[in-house]
Amino acid sequence: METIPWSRVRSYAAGLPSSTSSHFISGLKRAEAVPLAPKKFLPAKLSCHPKSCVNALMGFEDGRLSSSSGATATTISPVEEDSPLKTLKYESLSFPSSEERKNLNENDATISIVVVGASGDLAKKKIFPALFSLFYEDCLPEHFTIHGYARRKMTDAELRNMVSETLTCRIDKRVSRVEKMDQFLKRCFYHSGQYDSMQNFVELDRKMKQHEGGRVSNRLFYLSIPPNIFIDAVRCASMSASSGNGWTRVIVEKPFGRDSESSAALTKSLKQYLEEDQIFRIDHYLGKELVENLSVLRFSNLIFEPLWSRQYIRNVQLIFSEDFGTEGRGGYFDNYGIIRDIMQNHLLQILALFAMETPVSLDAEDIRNEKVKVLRSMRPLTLDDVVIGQYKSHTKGGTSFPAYTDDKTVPKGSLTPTFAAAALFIDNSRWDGVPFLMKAGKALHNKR
Ligand SMILES: NC(=O)C1=CN([C@@H]2O[C@H](COP(=O)(O)OP(=O)(O)OC[C@H]3O[C@@H](n4cnc5c(N)ncnc54)[C@H](OP(=O)(O)O)[C@@H]3O)[C@@H](O)[C@H]2O)C=CC1
Ligand SMILES: O=C1O[C@H](COP(=O)(O)O)[C@@H](O)[C@H](O)[C@H]1O
Repeated sequence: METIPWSRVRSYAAGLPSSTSSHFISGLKRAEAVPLAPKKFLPAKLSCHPKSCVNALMGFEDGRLSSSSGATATTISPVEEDSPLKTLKYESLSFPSSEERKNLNENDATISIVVVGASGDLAKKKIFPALFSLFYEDCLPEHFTIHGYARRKMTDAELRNMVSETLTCRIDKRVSRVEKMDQFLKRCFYHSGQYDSMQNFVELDRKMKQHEGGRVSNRLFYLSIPPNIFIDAVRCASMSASSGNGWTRVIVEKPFGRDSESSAALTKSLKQYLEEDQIFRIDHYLGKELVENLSVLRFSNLIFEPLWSRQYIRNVQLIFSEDFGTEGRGGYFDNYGIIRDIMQNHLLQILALFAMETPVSLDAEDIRNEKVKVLRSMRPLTLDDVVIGQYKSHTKGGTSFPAYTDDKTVPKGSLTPTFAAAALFIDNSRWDGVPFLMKAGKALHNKR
């Protein structure tokens, strides 16, 4: 077991997300913008209100397309039968003339959402259901399509089938959703391809163009894949499938690298292809109701503020407990382990939110600044403060449950931790001497 040097913790803190709701829109954060190249796509401004966040991300204001989203426009060439990469690349980087812009009706813009890694766990459990919820609430634009992309071979019908099996509406569980679901599924398509194949992304681009039908086309790539393939996917998406006349944005999941160095390298590589304000880093725990309520509870109730300190709190426990194992996610999980999968991002975010001082305002930047101060006051972890483990097989009520290494997607003999517990300390006047106990584990006895 290695210790987590302070530098790693700090590195992630630099990209701490802001808080909003729902998986799809939560925790969107931009780090400092470094203008490396002329802006090709200008994003809309983010606000903390959940609905505004959806709208901002999608380039909308009050549900309508906003010209302030900065979507640039150009004439759209008809769907090319054999468009070479060169042409597409030129097209995606070219600026439209003002005359060309006038010819396009921006209110008629379309959004193409590409779920990269659509065959995976996150896509099934969170992204498609979250997109459906947005559709259900009329938060998606009139013209939108969703394109699943992954290596696994699947037809559109198979993707729709997969999505429909896991589609739960989080908005209102009582109402009949069948009609809405059908409408939604008709907008979902699948394209099989490699993450590092320009040609496969050119084909995806061609398909998207068919659906975009000559409108201003905004494109959103949701990277629901292991971090080690982020760069390949971003390179191909940006060079072969970015929008030629609207904005192109990328949502990046945690963990953002393995450590401080790889996180910095990842940012550097992404910026070869994207402006900082095209990159949206996400931590879905910040969108959980309980976590959102934490700040409201604390800062809206004068009663709590004086009690929120070492004088009245003996310890703080942050517990993540899942009652199921990796279940085929070894391809991702085994490279990262529970500390990088859960503790360094989800639990650390909650800890920072819990322990921070009152921010100047509830704006994302002000909250982030306070969180960073907490992280900078944290004592580096030592081995003595950490326990790790890995789940074994067991039988309960006649049913047997596999060990971590029984999962076919986990390498034989893997020592990757699936459980970790750590005692963390914040050396400042408010929390001096109060242990923050973090525990995270998969395949434990209960879920909480
Ligand atoms: N699962 C969850 O609840 C959450 C996950 N996340 C994050 O989302 C990302 C994806 O997670 P998740 O969906 O669980 O992961 P999965 O293991 O399910 O992987 C997603 C897809 O990526 C492809 N893939 C997996 N391993 C590799 C590999 N080694 N090389 C190339 N492609 C691979 C597979 O598609 P194919 O083989 O078809 O190409 C797979 O379906 C991670 O960064 C994770 O941290 C964040 C929050 C929650
Ligand atoms: O980020 C992740 O979170 C999920 C758990 O999310 P929850 O919202 O269902 O609590 C976890 O299963 C997964 O390993 C991890 O990557």
